[in-house]
Amino acid sequence: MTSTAVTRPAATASLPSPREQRPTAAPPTVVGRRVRVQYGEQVALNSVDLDVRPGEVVALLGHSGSGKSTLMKALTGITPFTADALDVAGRDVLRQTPAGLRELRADVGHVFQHFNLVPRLSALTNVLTGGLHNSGPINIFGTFGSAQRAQALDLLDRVGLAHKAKQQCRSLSGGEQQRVAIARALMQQPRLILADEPVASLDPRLAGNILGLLRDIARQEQIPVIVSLHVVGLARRYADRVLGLHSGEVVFAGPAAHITEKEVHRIYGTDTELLEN
Ligand SMILES: Nc1ncnc2c1ncn2[C@@H]1O[C@H](COP(=O)(O)OP(=O)(O)OP(=O)(O)O)[C@@H](O)[C@H]1O
Repeated sequence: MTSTAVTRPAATASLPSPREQRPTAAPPTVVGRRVRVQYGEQVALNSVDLDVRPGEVVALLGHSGSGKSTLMKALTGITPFTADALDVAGRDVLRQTPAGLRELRADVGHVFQHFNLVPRLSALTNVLTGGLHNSGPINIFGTFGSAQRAQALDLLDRVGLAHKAKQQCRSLSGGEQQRVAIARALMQQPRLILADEPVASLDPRLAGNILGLLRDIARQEQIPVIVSLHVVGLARRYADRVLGLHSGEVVFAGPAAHITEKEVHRIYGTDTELLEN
């Protein structure tokens, strides 16, 4: 079993063009074929195919327990799975050693519903911890280097929070904390961002705000985002494509704009009110 070395992209903070780019025909960052996860007797994910390209946002939709989080966990080998193929960020996840999986996880940024920040630490320090995957982040005095601090500050600026760099995260609003968490993910210089219900704790205006930011990052930095959502309207507005899961099976895969009541019904069974929320 070998792990394939990948070249990290340049630091995201210094990438030049803020111009919006559409998803490109670049090689996919994620290719999954017949991905399957079973917990005991329960099949949580069955025969899932997935392609995600740089620059695009793919929303996972599905009822609670449909397998959205399980799919994300399979992508980095956190959950045991079987598949005909699963390649993520240049690595064959099926054939990774534990060390290879650690390297893969260093290439994948995570954003969570409850932010997972350290509340008593400043926004800047929380962002700096995102760089701990990379080698030599802390000097002999136990502090971060000036280049790292500058990069973290750039990233806070990127998410509109440079002015709150020194503020403890516990005193930031929910939307601000999620922005810090996104900056922390970017500090990893990730090749993929997995956002598991990142707006479930936020009001609708902030939810749009955060999803707009993730979409901009996907476009401008060409870092694809896989995001699980519970609101169909948000997927339609902010995602390029949707994977609709029902009881672990893909029941819709296609452009977000193609989601109509019929697809909502296939994904959720009934509640068409979700379409416009
Ligand atoms: N570690 C585990 N052990 C056993 N069963 C599990 C485990 N993790 C998830 N499951 C089951 O697998 C199924 C899929 O769960 P998963 O968390 O992926 O759903 P989800 O779509 O993310 O749900 P939600 O929207 O509520 O977060 C569920 O039936 C869940 O109970």
